[in-house]
Amino acid sequence: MTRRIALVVNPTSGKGLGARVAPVVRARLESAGLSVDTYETTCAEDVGRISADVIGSGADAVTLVGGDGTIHLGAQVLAKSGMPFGVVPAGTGNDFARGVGIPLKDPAAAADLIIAGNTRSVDLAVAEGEFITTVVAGGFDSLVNKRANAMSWPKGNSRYTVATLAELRTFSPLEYIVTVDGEVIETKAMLVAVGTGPTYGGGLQICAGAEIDDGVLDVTIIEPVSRLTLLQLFPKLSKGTHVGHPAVRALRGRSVRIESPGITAYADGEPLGPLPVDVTIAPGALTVFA
Ligand SMILES: Nc1ncnc2c1ncn2[C@@H]1O[C@H](COP(=O)(O)OP(=O)(O)OP(=O)(O)O)[C@@H](O)[C@H]1O
Repeated sequence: MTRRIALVVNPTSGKGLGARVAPVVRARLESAGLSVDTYETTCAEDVGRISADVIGSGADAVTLVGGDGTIHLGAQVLAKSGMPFGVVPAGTGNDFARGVGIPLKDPAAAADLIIAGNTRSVDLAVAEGEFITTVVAGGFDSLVNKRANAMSWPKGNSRYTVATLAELRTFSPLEYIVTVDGEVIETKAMLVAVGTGPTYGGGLQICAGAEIDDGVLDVTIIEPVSRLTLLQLFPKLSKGTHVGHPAVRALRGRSVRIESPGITAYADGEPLGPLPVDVTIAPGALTVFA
């Protein structure tokens, strides 16, 4: 029987990349004999609403074309639905796709995973009543995000570099209480991150080594370092060469509470809410073509 795929496209992802790759994906799926219904979202709410409609419509699978924000929105209804979904990375970060191993810059190759039809179950984190598909973090990075979001110039990724340098001038380590499976750690730190997958921020391996299907959360505490060392650590995060640095503490657990006064937690690249935040794990909650 012909497989029916609902292609849910965020045309704004990756500054318009979503709109550009959708026809490529559609053509690839149709050339393999799949039947494709395309739905373009017009706002954030559309992603969940359309995904929910599709789950009830008798389609065989959903495919989301977008970045981590789009996956986050779709995951809220796809989780635990049993509906397999494909991802065609079209955002700026694409950290969920990176964790699953989906090709990031080749939409046709991403579509081929849906055509092949092999799926795997992946874990989600749960915090503030939401499913989180990558990393929850709060600390120095939150302050950089907040500063960058308030800046109108420069555009693009250099805004984060400018915001990082500006934040570094005044930043001092924060007081945290981090509780991992009941073990209480009181410490000063630069930031604390909890992830199901290894990366955030477009490939920074903040939870290096995290496996997306191992049923546990990976916790990273970056302990106080000099401003210069912090600046040196960030490029290392891209390569994962920070692992083993004495200031980088790694833990694992199934429930994690992060507390630090005045700090906002970010999840899947968006503000989640002020700390404290409790994070738990929903093992195997999503079924992904991979
Ligand atoms: N038409 C739309 N459909 C869906 N979401 C939209 C739309 N317009 C704006 N948005 C907003 O776009 C946000 C970001 O989308 P997405 O994450 O897919 O792209 P990105 O920000 O370019 O990539 P990344 O999150 O990987 O860095 C969503 O969280 C949503 O709030």
